[in-house]
Amino acid sequence: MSVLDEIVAGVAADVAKRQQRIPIEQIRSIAEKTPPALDAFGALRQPGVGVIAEVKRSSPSKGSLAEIPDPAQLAGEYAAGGARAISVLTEENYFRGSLDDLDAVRAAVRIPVLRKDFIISSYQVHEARAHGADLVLLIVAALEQNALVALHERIESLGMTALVEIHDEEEADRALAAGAKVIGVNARDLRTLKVDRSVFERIAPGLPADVVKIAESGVRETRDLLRYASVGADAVLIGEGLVTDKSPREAVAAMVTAGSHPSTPRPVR
Ligand SMILES: O=C(O)c1ccccc1NCC(=O)[C@H](O)[C@H](O)COP(=O)(O)O
Repeated sequence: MSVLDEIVAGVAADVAKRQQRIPIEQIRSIAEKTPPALDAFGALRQPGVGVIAEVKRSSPSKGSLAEIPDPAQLAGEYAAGGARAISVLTEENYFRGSLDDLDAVRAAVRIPVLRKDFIISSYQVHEARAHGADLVLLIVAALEQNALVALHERIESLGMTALVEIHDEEEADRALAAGAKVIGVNARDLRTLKVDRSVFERIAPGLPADVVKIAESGVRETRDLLRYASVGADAVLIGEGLVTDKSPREAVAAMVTAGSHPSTPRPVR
């Protein structure tokens, strides 16, 4: 069993428990009363290379990264540094995230917030909206095609944006077939956990010009952002590099500045 399969099995069990406590009708009704989602697609396709800053305590590849006692405060620092969106890991067993973190971050910032989790059921999509998410991650490697299509439709029908994550060309085709408008190319192979930044360089240029392209994982220095910028990234998603920095606000600001003036010309839309 790969790490991804193990994580997904744990998520399925956790979702079943939550659904026992709060039935789908109830979570749907809370989602309907939640203020409308922010325009994450619009935010991410602004000129320059944006930063999606992640609230990430732990990971299967690195173990514990940071305690983050106050995720709202960290998100505030990220926003003040110029982040375009905040990613909040809500998976509990491997990442030590939670829906409480999502609530805290939602209340703290006025920029789009991503629910970063292993989404396998529409219950989690309604839950994301009920907790104020604007963006929801869909990992192609974790989903059959019919589930990917159905979850993508559900996310859009609730006014949110789907960030559809891929790692190879076949997954890119599946994401596009599902109607993805925002695609994240993860440099991390979620089965082996190996990070290979050249994956974005290989795949991104083949994606349609009107798709928003996010480079995920492995961004530690501004030169990593610039490398992704040179092959068409609209934004980078950064976790470890920010949560382990003593000054997350300055760390985001440095990335944002680098992304505002990438030296290599960007493809024309
Ligand atoms: O980070 C992991 O070890 C990991 C393992 C298995 C599934 C997902 C995993 N991470 C999720 C992410 O994609 C990253 O949190 C995100 O892209 C930020 O990456 P980084 O900047 O390298 O922390």
